[in-house]
Amino acid sequence: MDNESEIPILDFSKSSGVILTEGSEGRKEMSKKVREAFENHGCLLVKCDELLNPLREDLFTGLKSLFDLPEETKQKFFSPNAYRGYTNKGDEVPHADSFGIYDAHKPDTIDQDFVDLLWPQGNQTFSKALSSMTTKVRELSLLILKMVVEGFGLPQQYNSDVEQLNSYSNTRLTKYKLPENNKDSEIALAPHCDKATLSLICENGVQGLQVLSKTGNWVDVNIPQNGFAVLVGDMLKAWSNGILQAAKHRVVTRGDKERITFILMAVPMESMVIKAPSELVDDENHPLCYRPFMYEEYIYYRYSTNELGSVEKFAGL
Ligand SMILES: O=C(O)CCC(=O)C(=O)O
Ligand SMILES: [Fe+2]
Repeated sequence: MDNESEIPILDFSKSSGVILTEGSEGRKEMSKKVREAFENHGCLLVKCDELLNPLREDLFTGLKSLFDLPEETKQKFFSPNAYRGYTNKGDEVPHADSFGIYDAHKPDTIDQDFVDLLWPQGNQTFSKALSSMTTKVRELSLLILKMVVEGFGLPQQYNSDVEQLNSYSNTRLTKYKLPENNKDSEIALAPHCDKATLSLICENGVQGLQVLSKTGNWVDVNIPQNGFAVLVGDMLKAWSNGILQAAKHRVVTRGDKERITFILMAVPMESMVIKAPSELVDDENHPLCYRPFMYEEYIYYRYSTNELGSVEKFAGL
């Protein structure tokens, strides 16, 4: 693999000795690395304590039993809302079973709206693991977004922008099917960029995620066991005036072990106006790439057009 395609790994774990408290030298240096990784690759890998056992084990054991439930039980988690509910035959993900959940950081919501529906006798271990994981990953996502502000050397006032970019979280739990009929590999999820702000992905040890490098090669993403792949989505790209890249990615399945993933997508609040900081716009090197727009308008555009609703078409200048 050429160096250019190598995805940076940043170690946020306490055992690495790095101190990431606000104002520390360690944080300043790491923030620069975050910005550079997002500018050059649209993604990075992060090692962190959020995924230490027993949380990781409880989460993936619970996910395995979730996907092993009978089909008719899983279908009880139906929702008319986009990205919510159970699907086993989505147009976008034909080779996977997937659950989309809003607000999975709230233990009561998780129990009432999701876990108790599937396990009438309850499943406390799983529901606790899911809500603590979502809570921790939401915090991690905000930390990374604040590091973007710092990495650009922007004034602290922009922390409120990134808080708005991180207003909601959609959790997606996915199990990919094995390649069909003796095929060595299969594209289980077609190439795309995520539409929201940031996606944080962890997996059950079975790899499959690939990102497209600048040189046009698909690069395997080896997500560390105690870590996440972090991908820039269209909204963060637009907010950064196109300086940060949105990672184009896909999922390829191989072998005989099923890939299970937990993904948290950070989503802006509907009323947020996505507008690049003036510090990131200059006529010579970085002319304004997108007109300012309200996130809600963009969502409306996406669902009212049959196209995939690219932000370029919607707001590109
Ligand atoms: O499962 C993965 O590794 C990535 C899934 C993904 O890209 C998505 O759900 O948008
Ligand atoms: Fe994605």
